[in-house]
Amino acid sequence: MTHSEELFARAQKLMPGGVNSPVRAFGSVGGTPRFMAGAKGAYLYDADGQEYVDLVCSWGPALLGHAHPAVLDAVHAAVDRGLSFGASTEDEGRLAQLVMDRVPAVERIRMVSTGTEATMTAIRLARGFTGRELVIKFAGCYHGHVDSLLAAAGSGLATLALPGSAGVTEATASQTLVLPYNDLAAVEAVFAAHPGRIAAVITEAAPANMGVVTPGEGFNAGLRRITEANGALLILDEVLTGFRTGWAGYWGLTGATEGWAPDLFTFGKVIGGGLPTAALGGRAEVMDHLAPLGPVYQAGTLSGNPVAMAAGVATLTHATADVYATVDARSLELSAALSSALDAEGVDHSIQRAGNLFSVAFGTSEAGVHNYDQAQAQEAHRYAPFFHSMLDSGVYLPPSVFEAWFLSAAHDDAAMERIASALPAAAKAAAAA
Ligand SMILES: Cc1ncc(COP(=O)(O)O)c(C=O)c1O
Ligand SMILES: N[C@H](C=O)CCC(=O)O
Repeated sequence: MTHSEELFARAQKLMPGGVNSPVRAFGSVGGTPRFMAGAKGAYLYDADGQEYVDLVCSWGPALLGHAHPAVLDAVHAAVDRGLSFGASTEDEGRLAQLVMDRVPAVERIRMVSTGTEATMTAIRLARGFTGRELVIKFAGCYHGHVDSLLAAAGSGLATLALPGSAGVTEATASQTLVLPYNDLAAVEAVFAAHPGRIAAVITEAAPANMGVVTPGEGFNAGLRRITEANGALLILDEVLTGFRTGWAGYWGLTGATEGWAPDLFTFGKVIGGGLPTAALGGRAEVMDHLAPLGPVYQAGTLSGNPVAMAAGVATLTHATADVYATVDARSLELSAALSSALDAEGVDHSIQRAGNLFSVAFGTSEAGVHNYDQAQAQEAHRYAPFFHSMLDSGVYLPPSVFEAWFLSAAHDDAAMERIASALPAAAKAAAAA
């Protein structure tokens, strides 16, 4: 038995499924999840001492690479000052300012601890601000485990083929209108059918939880136009894309140049540099409806935690234009290598891309993947053998075809060569499936 196998056997007696977040359980790829003992730069080290090039990067936060020295120094210094004060600190303002410098449409920000809290609060705030009840979300988009946003959600629900979650009341579910992604006509039709009742549209800035799906030309801008015309708010969920797909997130690649901004953004992952911090921010007029100024209540014992703030400040400070240029270049290099390895084995596929995020979808070259139906219709069975072949060669991929691949600025030539040399055997395994 490997140490990971022993730990997993023990964990299954202690925690549901042996994990604290479902996608970690290797449910759709099978086999034993690797229990990790450490991480440095582009590499993960498991409990058996095996080294892996990491293409999960903690599901996004590790933009600079694991255990970046500047982030560790900032965290160590913060720890020495105390772990949590339950009171305001100067670093909260520093992190807020760093976000606003990058995303000027964020006029006010509220720090929370998880992306789920950020989207949950954004929805409550949108309802409180507009006095309306209904919310539109898109099939295949994942916004954390908020009751009202679990219908047709991506990520672990896509992996486990769950249409939604037990425990969500009919009343809650009925207030969410789920529409196909990339379909502005459907959005127009639903607004026409429910005049004056829709509080907000929430969308991933670029979906990356049904695999990656590129927002069609003008899709996000169209959502802005339709919501504005109907007195509803637009919530752009940048928990995954924020400060990863570029200096100002995915909005920076699209809205900033097209001249529109949402009412609210949600952030997570990179903003906390690997510690539990997330945020929502946006127009002051809307944000000031939050308590203590306004009637929409939100709070958190550990919100703005000083150690997490220090990690976030150090991460955003070191996430320079060079970092984004490196991650962008590595992403193009890797997706090209992946595509040619699959082509060499005759494996039909499409590379799904949004900025430097990408994923592979099997058997989809003809139409590509533009919505959740297409994502679910792919030849998903090819992913498990592909994944395990890569793992055996020392490359740690997301354990689900419905998740994005993440790179970091620490993925150097040696790491890229390890991945490139693992791809041919993995492509062969995918072809044989
Ligand atoms: C787009 C998006 N929104 C929200 C969340 C929820 O964030 P968290 O897992 O920190 O609750 C995630 C990921 O988990 C995400 O990818
Ligand atoms: N897809 C999720 C985040 O983006 C994966 C993280 C998790 O739920 O554990």
